[in-house]
Amino acid sequence: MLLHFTKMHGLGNDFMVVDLVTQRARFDEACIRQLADRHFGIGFDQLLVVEPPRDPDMDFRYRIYNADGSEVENCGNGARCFARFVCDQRLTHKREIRVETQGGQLTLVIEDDGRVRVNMGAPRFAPADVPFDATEDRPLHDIVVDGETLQVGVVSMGNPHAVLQVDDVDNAPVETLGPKIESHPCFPRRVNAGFMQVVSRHAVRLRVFERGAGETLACGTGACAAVASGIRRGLLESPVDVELPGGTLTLEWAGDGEPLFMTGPAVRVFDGRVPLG
Ligand SMILES: N[C@@H](CCC[C@H](N)C(=O)O)C(=O)O
Repeated sequence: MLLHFTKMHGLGNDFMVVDLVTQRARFDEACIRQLADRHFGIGFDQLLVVEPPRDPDMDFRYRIYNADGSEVENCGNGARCFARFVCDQRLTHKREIRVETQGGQLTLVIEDDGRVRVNMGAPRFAPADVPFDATEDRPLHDIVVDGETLQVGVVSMGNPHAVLQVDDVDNAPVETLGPKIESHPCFPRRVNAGFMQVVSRHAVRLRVFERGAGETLACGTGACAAVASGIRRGLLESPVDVELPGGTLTLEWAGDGEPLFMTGPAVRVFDGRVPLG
């Protein structure tokens, strides 16, 4: 069987997007890993699968799989590409789209300039919500990596994030420390590890070592987590521009309990067909 797919990206965080509203397919972990392979497959950071909603108040359900085959709760850059995709494919005529994900419901609006603004929901900091192994909810927690104590902000954007402040993101040890934070025993479901350099009260630079995908050119939920953690710690003020290796996202957050809004681009690269067993 030949499966139609679309290759997309949000600031270089790249996706294989599949419409399972009009097609049928099943993906197991081995199949996803093979498709994600940049030498022997299509190559992507995440697979996004668009399905009919289960909840009648929603327009779609969209599922997200990391390149390692694990299914995850949320993906910020993916959400914007999902919105662009369902419009381009004429799966909806709405400009405001409501979608269910494993991490909760999202509302997405396609703006006149083609960018997508996403209501990402309220960031959560309670350790049990991340999940993170601690009893108290604090702006910073200590974790020990290779005998060194690091201070991280822990945040759930539906998916788990640890945010570490660094002086110079270009020279941050993302490749070496990233995987150790990702699989640190204090994070029972692993974690996305963000390295944030504060540039001003309205600007940060960020690199993210993503759970299940490694360092990517951009991580939307990572940007949300960094800004939420930075505002909570009194380092930042909304709106905040987040400069990632692949480009810049704009984040707005009014504070505790309020939803966080992310605005950025979503780009279609090409359409293709791939045999699926
Ligand atoms: N690239 C994403 C996040 C994708 C999921 C993440 N790797 C996880 O495992 O939680 C984004 O743009 O948010």
